[in-house]
Amino acid sequence: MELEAIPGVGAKTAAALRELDDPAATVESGDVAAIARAPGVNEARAARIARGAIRRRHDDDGRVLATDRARELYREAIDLLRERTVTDYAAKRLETFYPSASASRIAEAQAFSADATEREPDPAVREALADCAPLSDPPTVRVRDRCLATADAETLARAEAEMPELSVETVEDARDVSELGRSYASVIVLDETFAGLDVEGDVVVRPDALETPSETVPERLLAFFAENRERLEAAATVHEAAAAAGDPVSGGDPDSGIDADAPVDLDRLRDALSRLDDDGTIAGDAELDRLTAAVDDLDAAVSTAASVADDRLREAIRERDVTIEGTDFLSLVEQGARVDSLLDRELADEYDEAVDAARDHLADALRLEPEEAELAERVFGGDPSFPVDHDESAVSRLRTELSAARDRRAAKLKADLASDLGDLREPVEELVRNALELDVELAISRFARDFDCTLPDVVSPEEDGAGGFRIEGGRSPLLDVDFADVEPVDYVVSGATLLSGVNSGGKTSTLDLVALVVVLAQMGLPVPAESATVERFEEIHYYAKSQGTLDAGAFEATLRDFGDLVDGADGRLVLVDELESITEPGASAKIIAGILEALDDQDATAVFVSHLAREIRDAADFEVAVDGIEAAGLVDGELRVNRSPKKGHLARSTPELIVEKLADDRGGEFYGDLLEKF
Ligand SMILES: Nc1ncnc2c1ncn2[C@@H]1O[C@H](COP(=O)(O)OP(=O)(O)OP(=O)(O)O)[C@@H](O)[C@H]1O
Repeated sequence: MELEAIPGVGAKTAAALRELDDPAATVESGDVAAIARAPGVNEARAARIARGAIRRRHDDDGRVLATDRARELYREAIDLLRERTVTDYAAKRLETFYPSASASRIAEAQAFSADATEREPDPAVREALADCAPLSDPPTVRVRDRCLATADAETLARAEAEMPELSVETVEDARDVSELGRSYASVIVLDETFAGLDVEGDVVVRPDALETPSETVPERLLAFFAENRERLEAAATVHEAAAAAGDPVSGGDPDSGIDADAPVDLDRLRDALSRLDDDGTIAGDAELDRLTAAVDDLDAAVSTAASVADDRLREAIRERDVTIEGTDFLSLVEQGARVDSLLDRELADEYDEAVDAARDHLADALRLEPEEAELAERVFGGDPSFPVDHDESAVSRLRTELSAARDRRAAKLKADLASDLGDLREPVEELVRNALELDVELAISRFARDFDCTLPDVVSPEEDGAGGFRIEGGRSPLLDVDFADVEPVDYVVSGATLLSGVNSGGKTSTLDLVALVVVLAQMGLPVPAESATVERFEEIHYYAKSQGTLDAGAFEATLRDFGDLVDGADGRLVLVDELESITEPGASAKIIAGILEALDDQDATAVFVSHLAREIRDAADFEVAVDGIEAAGLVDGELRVNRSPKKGHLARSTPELIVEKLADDRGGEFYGDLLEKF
């Protein structure tokens, strides 16, 4: 796939996307987190790219949201869903849902929603999701004791690109390789031509080393798993919690075992993670811990062991009477001999015991194995001295031996663990992605449950005859009252209609409800209604109430907007709130009548909220449909409203209702005459 063919992807973004492992498949997958791994692509941008790929797949280049208010309602719908996510991923991923005019896109999203709403939101799953996040790539680890070697310039360039963790050295012959063997703990030669090479040290010829990164640089895998430990554990817990709640992540068979539907063996994953330290080194291996501690504590242990010997010897000397003949004494003094040699002569046994104590201490303190202890013995036991001397070169040999054993052990454990983790590398991507996608599904499910939603029928007017919308029991979650107190609204419109009604009767709220239901329906999401059927509109034009009379210039601009709007209006939904306020009432009525007429001619669906319904009807040259939100009357000075617009009914206005009430209550000519004027 040409990445640039995706709407919104230019050459620069395409270049960034090409850095991904499988750019086309990743972009198509809609996996926002995976797309966001491309350099310089954040999650919001990734969501736009994923949306672009969806549009392209469905050949869907239309823009359904045609006005600011329509776009605002879309944002409000998205926000209602986003509030129900736990992870940032799901919040971003929801942005890939957009109102579409493509039947296949709507069907695809509806299929997703249908499965999602089957899900039972479970508190344990929600809790586990809190620590879930997309996997991230750790910074490159530098491995300094291993190098790659090659004689070939091309292989060199490839090795440098593919194994940034290792130094890549140029070699010409066996001598060069052998030299490298002295500077690095291990050398991997990449050229076949060196096969059979016999040089000292840990040098291997492995022409396939670049193809097997988990063997060549196990550190890479280990760093990846160490970096992502918490996310992996959280994703594993999500799978378990979901399965335990009887609603497994990938919809598998809930009876087939707790982690039956996880793409990895979760126990194996946890076991592997427990063998890994946060810095990507090996954890929990007693032998490695022993060797590491032995190297680290060596100097301190030698010095304590020497003190142990000194104490012993001091004690022994203190308790002994040393008799020395005058001639011996004289000869000692004449030879300039040190008192130390007395130790040899007079205290040989005590000295040996002290040295043994030092050796024992050293072996115990460092928990040395028998062969290592043999080396350690050489640290003490040279010429007698007080304080007891130690042999620095023996310490150094012991250190070299212990370090080498430690490194061998670590390398083996790393290789073993990397080989275990290697099999898990791909499946854990799925493990985490499934957990995060579950959050998207649960957000939709919660939304549907919180607002008593249903999946609407989105129909094509050509196939299904009547266009427009039918909403039954619609309850807007956008009202300024608690959702529990929202009264259900039934409303059906086909063609262009006026919506009249008392002040604060719910006209604007009805327009909002219609817009929200249509936007959600065309996003392929459930809508807050008992049932709904909506035409698959090409465009939604929603105009909010304007703030007062416009000056001549603004009025002209608005009129031009409507001129464009009525041009080719077929397939459009037009919702307009009190357009009359843009100019003086007489002119407004004529203008609205004209716009309605043009829209009606073209089979657009339109609802114009207006207090001038009567005047507009009078000004129109055609039979304008008028619906009304009726007040059942005034009760204790408060309007009682039937929120569902009544078809073909011009609702009485609030002033009319009040005059009527006064005429009833007080009687008299004045109120009666006034009432007649309505
Ligand atoms: N379906 C409903 N259920 C409960 N309350 C509602 C409903 N519809 C509207 N309301 C309440 O009525 C108030 C007024 O609604 P709205 O602004 O839609 O009326 P309006 O007819 O457009 O008023 P105006 O003629 O003054 O523009 C809302 O703020 C809300 O509190």
